[in-house]
Amino acid sequence: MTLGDPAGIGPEVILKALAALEQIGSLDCFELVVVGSQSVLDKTYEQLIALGCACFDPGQLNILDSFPAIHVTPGQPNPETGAASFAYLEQAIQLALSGKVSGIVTGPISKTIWQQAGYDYPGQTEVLATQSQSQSTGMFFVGRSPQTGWVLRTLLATTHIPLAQVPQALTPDLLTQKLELLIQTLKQDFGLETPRIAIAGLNPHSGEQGKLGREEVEWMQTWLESMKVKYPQVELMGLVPPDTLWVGAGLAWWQDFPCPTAYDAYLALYHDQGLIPVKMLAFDQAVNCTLGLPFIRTSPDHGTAFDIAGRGIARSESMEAALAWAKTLSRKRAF
Ligand SMILES: NC(=O)c1ccc[n+]([C@@H]2O[C@H](COP(=O)([O-])OP(=O)(O)OC[C@H]3O[C@@H](n4cnc5c(N)ncnc54)[C@H](O)[C@@H]3O)[C@@H](O)[C@H]2O)c1
Ligand SMILES: N[C@H](C(=O)O)[C@H](O)COP(=O)(O)O
Repeated sequence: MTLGDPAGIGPEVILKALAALEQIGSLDCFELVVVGSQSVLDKTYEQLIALGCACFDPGQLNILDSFPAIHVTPGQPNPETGAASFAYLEQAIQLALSGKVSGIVTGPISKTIWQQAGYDYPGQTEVLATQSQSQSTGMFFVGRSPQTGWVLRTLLATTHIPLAQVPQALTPDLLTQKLELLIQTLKQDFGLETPRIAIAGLNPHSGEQGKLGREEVEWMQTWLESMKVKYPQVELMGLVPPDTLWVGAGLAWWQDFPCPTAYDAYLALYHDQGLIPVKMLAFDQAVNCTLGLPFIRTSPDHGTAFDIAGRGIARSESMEAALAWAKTLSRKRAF
């Protein structure tokens, strides 16, 4: 586990999540190393205890103290906290690449603070992909509904790029690569051999026959037909108008499962097309997984939440889910 930005809620949600998992008896099966700063964890623990929060004693943790001399004020990030969060991640990647750990659960970092610290990466996913020299990676979110048990699975075709660059970034090759990653993951990690996958259109109402945008008629529909031929065992639905694509997901999440209009997985074309529904439905349950790496990587779906750091009010459910999913994957996959 990496702490993320030490001025954010990463240290808090880690200690809370470990306490919650210990309470339900599911911590014994982990062999955990926390890559972070011992002083930050000790101080967070003291603060959380003073606030009456249930949290795990860092004295019982195996901590790799990779950025020891750091002074942190919760909620006040600076280039030093950015550099620390980058160092934690790099060290964890080295542990994973050398086979010493089977996976990494990352705490949240701030991309802005990384830039201020001189690290020109748009996110952790991109560092993981670059440093592991992975050719084909994907940003995938999975969360189980506490109401119905239905599982929401979403892959983003493009991730941390400006909205204006999305139409140029989307190509038949890129969509094929992402769809193939998704099909492989559904089979490998979820046992879904004949999944139903919905693919979003790009434009309002998927372009309305070219009146509201031309990507769908110019190449996306043809691409989709070729994928249907290539993957006859997969039910591919699209290009679904993005505004109604998630209606079935909402029904399945809240009340109606099995729901005929919900899919096993969703391929969203850009960051907020996929993550607005994911975070509206499943902010406390969703786990961000990086697909296509030579090791497991999961993360909570929330960010650094500097606005509430140090107050003891951060919820740890998404971090709990990230740890639990990493554990499940490490059992399923043979590394
Ligand atoms: N995996 C990651 O490292 C990751 C993920 C998302 C965002 N970020 C980064 O985090 C920074 C802040 O992003 P943001 O403000 O858009 O999103 P955010 O998730 O940090 O916060 C959004 C809102 O949700 C609240 N919130 C977030 N997590 C919470 C929790 N566990 N419990 C209770 N409330 C919580 C926050 O207080 C805030 O009001 C940005 O720099 C962004 O890039 C990092
Ligand atoms: N796009 C993700 C989200 O909004 O939750 C997050 O920023 C990803 O961050 P990583 O690079 O840590 O995967």
